[in-house]
Amino acid sequence: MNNYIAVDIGASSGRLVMGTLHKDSEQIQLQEIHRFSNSFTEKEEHDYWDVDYLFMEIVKGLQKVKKEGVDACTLGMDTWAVDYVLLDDNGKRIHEVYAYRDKRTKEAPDKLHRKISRSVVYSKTGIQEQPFNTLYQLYVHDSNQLQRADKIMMVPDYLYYRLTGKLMNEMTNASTMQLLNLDTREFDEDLLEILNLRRSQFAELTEPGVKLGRILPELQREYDLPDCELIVVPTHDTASAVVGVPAQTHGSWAYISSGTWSLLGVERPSPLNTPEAMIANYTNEWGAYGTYRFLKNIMGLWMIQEVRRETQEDISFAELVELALREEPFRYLVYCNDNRFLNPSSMIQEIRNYCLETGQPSPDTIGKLARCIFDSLALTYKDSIQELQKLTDQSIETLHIVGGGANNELLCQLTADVAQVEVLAGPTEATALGNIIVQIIGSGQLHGLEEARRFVGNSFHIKKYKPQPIQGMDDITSRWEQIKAKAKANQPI
Ligand SMILES: Nc1ncnc2c1ncn2[C@@H]1O[C@H](COP(=O)(O)OP(=O)(O)OP(=O)(O)O)[C@@H](O)[C@H]1O
Ligand SMILES: C[C@H](O)[C@H](O)[C@@H](O)C(=O)CO
Ligand SMILES: [Mg+2]
Repeated sequence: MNNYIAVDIGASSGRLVMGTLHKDSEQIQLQEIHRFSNSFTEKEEHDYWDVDYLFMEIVKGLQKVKKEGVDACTLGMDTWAVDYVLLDDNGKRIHEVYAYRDKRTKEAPDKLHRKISRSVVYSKTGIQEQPFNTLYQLYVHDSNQLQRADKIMMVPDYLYYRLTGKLMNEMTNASTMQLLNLDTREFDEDLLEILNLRRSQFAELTEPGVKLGRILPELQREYDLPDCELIVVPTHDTASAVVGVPAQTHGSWAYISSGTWSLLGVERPSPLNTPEAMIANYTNEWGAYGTYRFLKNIMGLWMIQEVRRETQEDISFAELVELALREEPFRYLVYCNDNRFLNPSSMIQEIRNYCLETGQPSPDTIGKLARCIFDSLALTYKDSIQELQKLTDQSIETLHIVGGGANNELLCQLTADVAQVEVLAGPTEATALGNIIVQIIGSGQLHGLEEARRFVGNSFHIKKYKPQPIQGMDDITSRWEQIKAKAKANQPI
């Protein structure tokens, strides 16, 4: 069989992609079968995902696969991280699925760390502190519901369960819970005790590549679906994206999985959970094939997504880049990883306030706001790459940018110029590709990551951005440092 189906659901969009392997030309071909939007909605002052809508979009996509004449395939599913579903002992959802940007966890880290220090948690888990990590979400979740929970599944685990009836916690996404112990590679007993949870409330930790089972016959009949064998893939979308990075060299490359978030990091054979890494807030999310994703969350294209949503104009991301290109470079700068940008009521107003508070003029047009975001992301990337090289004692010569952000030519060139690193942009659908690669390797058709990444490099246009000198870069850097310092001290320049 040569039909590999990836369901990849990000925070802003989902897609169902069919991959076919062509060993003669050493290529993997992708065909997008179904695309749908995704977003969280506010109900009674909380933010939730609509997992029933997402499940039906998966069904619609599989029906389209059948209509393409595919009666049998393998299937893997990945989504964003940290969010979870509580199941009762009948396998029914106890509560709607909270979206990680919900404000309920704002104070959770400080409250939890009165019971166990940040340094002890980081030494155990190596996971960056983000207020929305599952650890903090569970800490503030209604305790009665938690006690009723027979199983705690991550969102993609739940989607696998809905299709197969099989329970599992896939490892790469489970690591984003900030509950897994790096030494034991199991749930950390001290952290479960603090949450008053039992190990039995979680399923078996499962490696990517495992064959989980087939779609339930009743679902296949009810919806006229193809006969799919579900393969466990790296169900954290970033873990699949890293698999899909077309890296051809050893050691000197880093990646940005550029979508709603920008996940900037390297692939390591071992974790790096040093005190210095904790201070820099780098994370050690588990990767496929025993690797670790030593990376940092950067606010990412969420910022431009929100500006676009607020303008309510029918303007494409490509048009926003065109508007930004007309603006003066580096005129407006914001430190993207300031938590004020995590889920503001108005991103436009938040950016303008930040600029005014740091003695800058207010970016008063959409073009100026877009330019501010792209310039600021490039400078934040540069900061993170410098930190990364220092922490890992590894020089970064090539930066692979994958995901939707690979289409943003302005941001790719800005990143190359500001960070003075060669940027290789693409593939856009690296996540779905990585998902499919793990299915192909699991089927024995490819031998491992190195061979698969060579096939990726043969299959997709990878655009090269060589670093160009920026006039006045010293002044820009000096202003950037001043602005960050003033924002931190919350005093206008
Ligand atoms: N043609 C384009 N020009 C400029 N930017 C683009 C273009 N196409 C996509 N993008 C950028 O890519 C982003 C979406 O990236 P992507 O599709 O990887 O995200 P996702 O998979 O939906 O979400 P997640 O990051 O949660 O996985 C958009 O927000 C936009 O900023
Ligand atoms: C909430 C997580 O940090 C987020 O899902 C991140 O891992 C990501 O954007 C994956 O697409
Ligand atoms: Mg994505």
